[in-house]
Amino acid sequence: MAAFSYICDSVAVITMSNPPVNALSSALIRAVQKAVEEAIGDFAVEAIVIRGDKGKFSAGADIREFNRLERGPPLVSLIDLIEDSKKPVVAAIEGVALGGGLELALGCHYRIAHAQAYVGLPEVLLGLVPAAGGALRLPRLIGISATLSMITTGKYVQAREALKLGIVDKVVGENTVDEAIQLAKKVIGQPLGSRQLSTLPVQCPPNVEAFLDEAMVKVKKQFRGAQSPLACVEVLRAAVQLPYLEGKKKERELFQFLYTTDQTRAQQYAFFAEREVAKWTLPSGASWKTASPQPIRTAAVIGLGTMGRSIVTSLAKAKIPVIALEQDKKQLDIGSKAVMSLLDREILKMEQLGHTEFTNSLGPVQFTLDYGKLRDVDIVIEAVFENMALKKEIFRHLSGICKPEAFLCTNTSGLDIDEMASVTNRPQMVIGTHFFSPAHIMKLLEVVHGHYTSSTTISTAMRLAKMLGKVGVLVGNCPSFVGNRLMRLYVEQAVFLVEEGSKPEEIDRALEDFGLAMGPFRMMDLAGLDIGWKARTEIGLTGPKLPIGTPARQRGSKRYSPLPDILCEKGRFGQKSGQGWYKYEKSGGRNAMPDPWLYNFLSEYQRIHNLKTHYVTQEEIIERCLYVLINEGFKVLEDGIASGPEDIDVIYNNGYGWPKYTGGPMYYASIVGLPVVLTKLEKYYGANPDIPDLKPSSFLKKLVSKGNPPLKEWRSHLGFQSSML
Ligand SMILES: CCCCCC/C=C/CC(=O)SCCNC(=O)CCNC(=O)[C@H](O)C(C)(C)COP(=O)(O)OP(=O)(O)OC[C@H]1O[C@@H](n2cnc3c(N)ncnc32)[C@H](O)[C@@H]1OP(=O)(O)O
Repeated sequence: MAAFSYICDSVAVITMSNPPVNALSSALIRAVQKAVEEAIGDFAVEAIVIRGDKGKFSAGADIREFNRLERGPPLVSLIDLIEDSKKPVVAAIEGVALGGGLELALGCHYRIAHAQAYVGLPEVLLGLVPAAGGALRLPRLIGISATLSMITTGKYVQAREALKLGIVDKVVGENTVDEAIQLAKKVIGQPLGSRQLSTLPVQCPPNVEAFLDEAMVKVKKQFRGAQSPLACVEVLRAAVQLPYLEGKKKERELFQFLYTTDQTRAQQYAFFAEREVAKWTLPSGASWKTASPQPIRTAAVIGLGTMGRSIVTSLAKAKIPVIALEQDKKQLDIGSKAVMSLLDREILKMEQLGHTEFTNSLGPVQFTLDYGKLRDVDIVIEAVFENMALKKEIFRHLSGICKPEAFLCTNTSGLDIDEMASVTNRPQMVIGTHFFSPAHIMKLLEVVHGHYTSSTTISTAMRLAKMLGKVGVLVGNCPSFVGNRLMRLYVEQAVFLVEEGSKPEEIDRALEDFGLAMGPFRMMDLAGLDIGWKARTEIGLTGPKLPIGTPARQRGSKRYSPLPDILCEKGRFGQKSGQGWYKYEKSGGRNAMPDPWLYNFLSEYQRIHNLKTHYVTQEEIIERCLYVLINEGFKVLEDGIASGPEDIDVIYNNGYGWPKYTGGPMYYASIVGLPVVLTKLEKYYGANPDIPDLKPSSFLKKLVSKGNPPLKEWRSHLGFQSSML
């Protein structure tokens, strides 16, 4: 790990090197500081270029060192040294310049970026604010409004957009370092005053105070419960109101405050958990290290319903040529129009960001009714509706048509992968790829490993996730897999609470205040109540297959709520029909309004079923809904369906709108304390013995009996398990 230099003509080139992403560790910062000091003091040097080794400028501060950061690394003084240099300093940005990496580049007098490079200040995603001058220099360069958008979202900005915004001075297609050297030579001797960003005035919109007040309100709403986006607005206020040096103090104060919070620890955990889950290992010993993913040059998608359309869009966005197949001309026409409109929207979005080349870089999409066209594709993703018989028919068909090396994936949210694999001539090449809606936006891909699935197939599906810009999480094959298995119990608990006297909007508010993107009732209305109704009808929980004489509120020995079924029988399917748990301004409306009809209906329902209602507190709502989900998470670990708590957390953070600043459900449980979770579950199970899902799992009990070990040790307590992975 070193910053080494060479001199090219009179330009010193300093290379930051700390593989794999040149994170600014204390050692690297010291080394760069030494190299910059040497270059400044060397008479033979007239200008300096700073670059990163192996095509990456820098991914910012070394997050692994954060628990040692209390003293603060000398990054701020290094950046000041660079900015104060009388010799021009040029940043040659390849790959990424993120966080402290971009802050360092902002200290340089000029910035040249490769066209494929990204820049950003993603500290907020780690529960922090930029604190090495980034939030003070950037608004002096690109203005308050653009800075606000970058630092409160942490978004990565591609080089061309960065050029448009004014973050970089030039974008080049190749030889970034050579170009930087040429630029450095050209500006030798020119005055640097206007290039020292800390000395410039902040570019403010008129009435900047009102602008910031409004921004604070918006950010509070958008990132409900998260502290760091609010601190980002505060730091910008300091940039506007205070001279640079005082602003710097405020920046540091806010950073140091955030640095001690549970939220930043949770977000750092979530960051590493996402990287951890990519490193899958099977009990057989096969792993991400040993398995070789096969190339995915072409793909096919079967079915152009809601999921199929967005999967096609996702593949095209990843530049993978895709063939989209439907069963009849009418469906094909509807589906192809929908895909083209999704792609148009994506193109528009990208063009607004300055990526004029984006249209040409989409993977080509071909629409067909002809299975024969699928003969040569590398991977097929079946995305028809959830019907096992239909899926099996398709898999049988694919078996006979696709080349022997083609992988066959099913986009199912919970059906048995093995049953589908069993009808093919290549069960080892069949795998579940559970996309989340809308698939071209949502980051999660649950990769479902069947009994026969080979490690090559797993690693190819995990690579597909990465190619699509998603986080792939490997899970075992069980009904509903991991995400939906936990979600079902959470939703069921919410419905029980309505039977017991709470209102949908009270439950939604409590869980949204906790931080979930959407409460369970708004979520059901959005997804469509009829989907669950159909599934329950098919398995005989309701409808004509339900044995006569089954008690309305009981299935087997378990409590059952027929409320969602009754709503469907009354045509209340949610947003699509303009009524569900809420009412909407029209069919397809999105504005959920409490519905007096529902209150009357619930009172009548409670009377008919002789239900005793009680005042349900916010605490009970949160504990019952979340702890039942967490309890199932422990069962999933016990059953070997997920290999560790990190997998469950990554699934929830990326697929279910769980607030990342609590780390995910399992991390949250570890912070609350497992003994507390256990005691509460015991209490709620005691009061509701007909809800066995509230009965604490044996793995939770075991962990408590072992003294509540930290989350990273949970795996070691699993002991012998019948792993499904
Ligand atoms: C009081 C004042 C003090 C001021 C102090 C200054 C503070 C500055 C704050 C910061 O800079 S916070 C850091 C901001 N940067 C980020 O958040 C970047 C995070 N990284 C990424 O987005 C991605 O990793 C990437 C850089 C875009 C690369 O993505 P890719 O998909 O190619 O690879 P990954 O699997 O994500 O990462 C590879 C490898 O690198 C590790 N890593 C990435 N970034 C960092 C980092 N900043 N610090 C340490 N390690 C990092 C990652 O964990 C992977 O490691 P593994 O062991 O191979 O799993």
